[in-house]
Amino acid sequence: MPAAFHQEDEFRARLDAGLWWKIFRRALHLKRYLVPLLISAVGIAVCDATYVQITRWVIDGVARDGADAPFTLYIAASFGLTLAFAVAVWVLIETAGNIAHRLAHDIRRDCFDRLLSMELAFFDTRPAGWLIARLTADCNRLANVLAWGSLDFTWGLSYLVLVAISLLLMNWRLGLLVLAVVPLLALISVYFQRKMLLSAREVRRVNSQITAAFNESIQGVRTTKSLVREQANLAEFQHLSTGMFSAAVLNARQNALYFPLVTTLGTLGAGLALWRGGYLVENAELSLGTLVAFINFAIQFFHPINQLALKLAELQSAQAAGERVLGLLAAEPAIKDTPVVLAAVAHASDSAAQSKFEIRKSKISPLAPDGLPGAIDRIEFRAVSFRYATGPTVLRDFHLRVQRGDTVALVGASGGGKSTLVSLLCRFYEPSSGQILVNGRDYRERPLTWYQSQFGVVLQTPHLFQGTIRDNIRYGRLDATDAEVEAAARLVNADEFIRRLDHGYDTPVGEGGNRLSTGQRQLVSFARALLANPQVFVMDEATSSIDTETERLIQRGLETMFAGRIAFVIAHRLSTIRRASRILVIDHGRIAEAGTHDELLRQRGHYYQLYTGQFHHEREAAVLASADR
Ligand SMILES: Nc1ncnc2c1ncn2[C@@H]1O[C@H](COP(=O)(O)OP(=O)(O)OP(=O)(O)O)[C@@H](O)[C@H]1O
Repeated sequence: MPAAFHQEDEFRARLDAGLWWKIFRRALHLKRYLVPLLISAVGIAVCDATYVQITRWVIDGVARDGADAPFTLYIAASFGLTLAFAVAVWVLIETAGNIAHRLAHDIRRDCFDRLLSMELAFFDTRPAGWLIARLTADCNRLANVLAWGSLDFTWGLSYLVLVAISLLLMNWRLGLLVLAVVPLLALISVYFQRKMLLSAREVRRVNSQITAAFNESIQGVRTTKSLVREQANLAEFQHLSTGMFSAAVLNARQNALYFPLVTTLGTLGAGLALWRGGYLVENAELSLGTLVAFINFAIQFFHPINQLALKLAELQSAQAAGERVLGLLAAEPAIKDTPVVLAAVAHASDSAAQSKFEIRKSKISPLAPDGLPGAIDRIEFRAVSFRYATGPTVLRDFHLRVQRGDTVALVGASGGGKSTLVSLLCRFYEPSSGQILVNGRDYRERPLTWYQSQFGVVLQTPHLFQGTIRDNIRYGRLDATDAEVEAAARLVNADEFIRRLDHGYDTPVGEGGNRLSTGQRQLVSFARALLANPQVFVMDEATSSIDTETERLIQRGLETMFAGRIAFVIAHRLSTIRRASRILVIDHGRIAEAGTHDELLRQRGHYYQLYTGQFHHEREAAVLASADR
């Protein structure tokens, strides 16, 4: 795994405003929620500042008028303010939650959409776990930072501004004195919030390593004991545990230092206000209520500054997630339609041709979306060479020509390049040099979606999705009726075993199809492939042993599937190989031998050795079975 994929949580010291603006722009269409959110954040700041002013007003009123002070008015004002505060908090939580969820949903959907459009090579270089983390943790994190961050920033800034204005308006000299502690407070807050965030993250990181170590040790306890690795495991664990201890202690120490420091600074501001303000009150230059307001504001200053510093640290720490998500959203598929193909499709869509093309309809469309014939009669590999992004050349100067009706069996030693060949054929990858021609035209000059929709691919361990057998077959063509689903199953001989199951076609297949045997899964995937009525079949035969009954069903199913189509089979079974119109022995990315079963046996070359070695037992079993009959 490339090292870059491990650096999930690096803390960016510099805030990239451009990046955050790009992400924030994605939230702009949520104006319906964003505007009330920002208004309510400002509203709460106004309420906070007004509370202090009301207290001032009450104190001055009582000092001036005594029992004649308008207490009903004070109570009404306090009550009104509390009500306004409650409404603002409600709007704020409602809208921030809404924005966070909607944003996460939008970003996740766009990322997933982008992922699906990427070619296989993209997935070769990015581990599945890494991609899943982008779609889950990163998307949620960005959405939360944006929604709650906008809220806290707006509140913090508005409150700070309101307090500063109030102080300066009440008494600008005293105001300036109290405000003098703000820069120091801000510096300390920014410094500590960063440090605390980093140490808290370290605690989480080591904690997850400890959980993984517990899990591994408990699951692998037999191996540990049999290899007498207890002491070594304990030493490794001790190391992790010490790491966690140090990080946790550091975090606690930072917390212990930060909060007394900022509250002391707040109190220092209040002290300054009291010292100068008390003197002014004594000289009747300042009312008692104003002095109390000064003290209250000075003590509360810490909250918005703390919030702003915290959100700043969170933005910095989420920046890496932002870069990764934006990077994913900006990724361009390497395999896609060229402008020429797009123009041809656009041109054809103006004519009647387009209306005749519909992906996965049961009949082959006479015309493809680019206006060219929709039937695939001939496929040719012309001087194809290929290498993956990493590693040596896998296919070298490969030539092959197949016609409709041909069944090509690919055999050969592991790593020879059989799967690579069919991946190129399906255009999951494109040749590094040379061409693959469809009816004589480079397949890169034909629409990608149309081309791939003409393929039915059955993998060695076919993947079935959670759901019933019927759902899984219908996945081949979503608009197929029940009758069509069952007809496809009958054609490939899957119907027989399906009907024997407790709930027939409505039997759930379990996660990944684990309630069915490999052979049964293959039969279901044959039916699924056949339902889509592809023109080219690609199949990787299961290597695991399949009972003779299922084997018989599969062979008959294959005959139906391959009739009148082009078929490529990475063949492991003798019966398939014998039936193939051509057998290719692939060795080190080249065709070592080609011919029919009998021709190749006569040559006494690679195939002969393979046959007498790998297929020997199978042949003997077949002979014995026929002798028994
Ligand atoms: N995604 C990939 N990235 C890099 N190299 C790959 C990739 N897939 C296959 N290879 C390499 O390409 C070579 C051919 O592999 P391929 O899977 O095509 O052989 P194969 O004949 O199908 O083997 P098997 O019968 O074991 O499936 C091997 O050396 C393999 O390591």
